Amino acid sequence: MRATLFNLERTIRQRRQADPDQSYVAKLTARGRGKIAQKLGEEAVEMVIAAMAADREGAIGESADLLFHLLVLLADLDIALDEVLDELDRREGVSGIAEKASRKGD
Ligand SMILES: N=c1c2ncn([C@@H]3O[C@H](COP(=O)(O)OP(=O)(O)OP(=O)(O)O)[C@@H](O)[C@H]3O)c2ncn1[C@@H]1O[C@H](COP(=O)(O)O)[C@@H](O)[C@H]1O
Repeated sequence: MRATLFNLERTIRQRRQADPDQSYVAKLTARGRGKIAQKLGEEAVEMVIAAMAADREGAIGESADLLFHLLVLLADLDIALDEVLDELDRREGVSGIAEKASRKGD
């Protein structure tokens, strides 16, 4: 999972300056952060619709679109995927500590 997303992150960063006629990433990037954010929002709504319809295949495809557009927006913000994954790891650590504490009855 990490390798796939890291490879895609690298490709997206390389494609940002490509010819917009040849590259979807370059075309979307050239349209500005607002447009990238809008696309991410649209993909999120499409994911919600697929989930509520219990459309398993659709949800897989929409999840891929969602992750892809999230990476495009993160690249535009110059936020590395690593920073997001580190935040998730930090939260896992925090909830792990809370879980252990509750098991001990603290
Ligand atoms: N993973 C993806 C990926 N997922 C979705 N998409 C594109 O995202 C778009 C979303 O579809 P929509 O119909 O919602 O949008 P649209 O009609 O094309 O655009 P709008 O006019 O609505 O803005 C489609 O054009 C898809 O092709 C992707 N485009 C590229 N990638 C990856 O990004 C890499 C770089 O791509 P290029 O920048 O095209 O070289 C590729 O190697 C792929 O691995």
